Amino acid sequence: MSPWPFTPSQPRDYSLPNASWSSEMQRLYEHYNNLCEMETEGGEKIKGAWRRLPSYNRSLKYATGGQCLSKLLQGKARIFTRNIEEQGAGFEYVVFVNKQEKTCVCVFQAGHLLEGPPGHVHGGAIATIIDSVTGTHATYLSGPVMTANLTVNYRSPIPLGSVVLVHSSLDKTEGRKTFLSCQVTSTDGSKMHTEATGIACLCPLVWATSWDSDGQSSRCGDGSSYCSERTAEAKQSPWAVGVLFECILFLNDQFSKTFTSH
Ligand SMILES: CCCCCCCC(=O)SCCNC(=O)CCNC(=O)[C@H](O)C(C)(C)COP(=O)(O)OP(=O)(O)OC[C@H]1O[C@@H](n2cnc3c(N)ncnc32)[C@H](O)[C@@H]1OP(=O)(O)O
Repeated sequence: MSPWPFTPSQPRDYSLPNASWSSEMQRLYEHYNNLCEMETEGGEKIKGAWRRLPSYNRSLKYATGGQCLSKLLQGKARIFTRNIEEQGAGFEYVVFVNKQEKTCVCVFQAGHLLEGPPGHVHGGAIATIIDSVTGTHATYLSGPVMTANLTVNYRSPIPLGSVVLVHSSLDKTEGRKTFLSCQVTSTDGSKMHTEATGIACLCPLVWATSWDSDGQSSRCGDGSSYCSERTAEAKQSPWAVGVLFECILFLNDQFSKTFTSH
């Protein structure tokens, strides 16, 4: 048995194209993917403003060891939006973030298992993709967060199998809270399907550690936090950010129990 609780094999990245993607989904993927890399006049490839975020069906996929880890990670758990193995049947999506503009866009193709009203997407599935996109966006901007509030207005139904764009933008940050707005539109932007606002709250333990020993806040005040700077390197790796997130939730729980039982 490996002394390290994680197998070295790479998990599947669900944000990459597969055979179920429609030509519109593929076209939009290529459009945003091309914005991730620019070519200078000298022909040199440089990073563009956009970045594709990889996506897995677990933050930690192959954890097997340690009583604490096993309890914490629950081997059969899967990320809700990535738990249907059949390609194209559930949530097919890819998320791109623009670091400079602090915006995020998700290209989303809704599969037949997401039906609500006949031939159209279930409202809960729409809220789910919005929560995932705003949650991912807030995590990218501020560090590990939980959704504290999500307010959704459904404007027009989304046909099953269609491709839509989920746009998330940062409204403001205030203390531990990241305020986001989200719109789900047709791919040409002519039709508004859903509008939402959300508040993501930085996990308490992260917040507690974002104060210097002299009691001064180390936050930048520009939407990026001390935490996100500290974890910037970890964010490069979904494995590392997964470990970090899971550990923070666990420690947070212990922290709360300790301080509420005395
Ligand atoms: C890779 C895929 C990413 C997917 C991302 C998916 C994201 C999710 O779905 S998370 C799951 C759903 N969310 C949850 O289960 C969260 C449950 N709630 C909680 O755990 C807690 O209420 C939590 C962490 C949000 C805040 O609790 P706590 O840390 O005790 O902070 P608390 O002091 O109550 O509130 C902190 C601030 O948020 C505000 N706040 C808390 N809840 C709300 C709310 N519902 N609406 C508005 N503001 C709120 C408080 O007023 C407070 O503001 P201020 O700092 O200005 O006084």
